[in-house]
Amino acid sequence: MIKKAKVLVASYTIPEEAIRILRSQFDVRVCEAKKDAILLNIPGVDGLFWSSHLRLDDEILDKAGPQLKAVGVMSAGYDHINTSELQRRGIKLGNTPIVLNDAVADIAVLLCLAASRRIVEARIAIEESRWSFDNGTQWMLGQEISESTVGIVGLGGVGVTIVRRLKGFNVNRFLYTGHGEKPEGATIGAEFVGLDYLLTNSDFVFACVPLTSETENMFNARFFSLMKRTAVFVNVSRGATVNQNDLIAALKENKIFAAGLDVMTPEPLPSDHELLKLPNCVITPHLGSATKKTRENMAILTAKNISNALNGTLMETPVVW
Ligand SMILES: O=C(O)[C@H](O)CO
Repeated sequence: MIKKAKVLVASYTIPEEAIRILRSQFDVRVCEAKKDAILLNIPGVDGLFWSSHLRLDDEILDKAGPQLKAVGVMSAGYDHINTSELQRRGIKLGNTPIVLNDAVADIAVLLCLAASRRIVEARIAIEESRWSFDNGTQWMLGQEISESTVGIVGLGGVGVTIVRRLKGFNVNRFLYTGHGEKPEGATIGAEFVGLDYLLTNSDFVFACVPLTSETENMFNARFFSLMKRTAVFVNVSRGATVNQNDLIAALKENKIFAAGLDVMTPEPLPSDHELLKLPNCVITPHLGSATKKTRENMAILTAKNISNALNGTLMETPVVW
């Protein structure tokens, strides 16, 4: 009898279809997405389904053993994975880009609108009985997307999808910056510019870069000081791309108009965190890809990546191969 390869799914909340794909070929074990449980269940597995933002460290890889050949992360970002260590150990890695572009772009647009139109602040004003006709015509004024300039830092799949969505908002100019001009920039009518030009000219700045040693802390005091005082900053990438103290200072001193954040440091954010006290900051708890459809597609893609690698073929969306 041929022994089936073993796969550990480190989460109890993976959509059934993904588990079904794995179970149809492999010996599947499921455990809690906690380090203790993972360390207990990982010895001897050939494939690993990693759905949390928990760091996949050397202790876990050592405990797995040398037969571990494939890791599928159920996220587009893989900053919590040491890719060179996986490469060194001959372990293949796949992630889940593309399938989440729509959902993450939706959250980006939602945050942009909520921050620019002061939705959370306005709702709190109602609850605190501060909505009064005495407020006059200049109360709770926001910024408009119509005829604005939108700047995208990092024109990947999410950035492109944000631009496509905002086309319906009568935006005047789309700018983007990054390592170089991209063919999709021309397709969507976005102009490639330098970072400083983008910051000084944009009314809305979207952070869509992956977290790397190059992008860590890139949204800092200098960055915010170049933005317009009326501009809105939206982050759907990773919290660590932002120097959060600098952002808090910029929001407090009204150096920028507002921020909309789906990602921050730390996550989960403590309920008494300073960011939550800022009236001009709208926060969602890392919900970018959190729709039923997208999470299901991400889980299925992760299962297929693991299955492909264990069957000796290229993952659908490989990072290390
Ligand atoms: O990297 C990802 O997949 C997103 O941040 C999840 O929401």
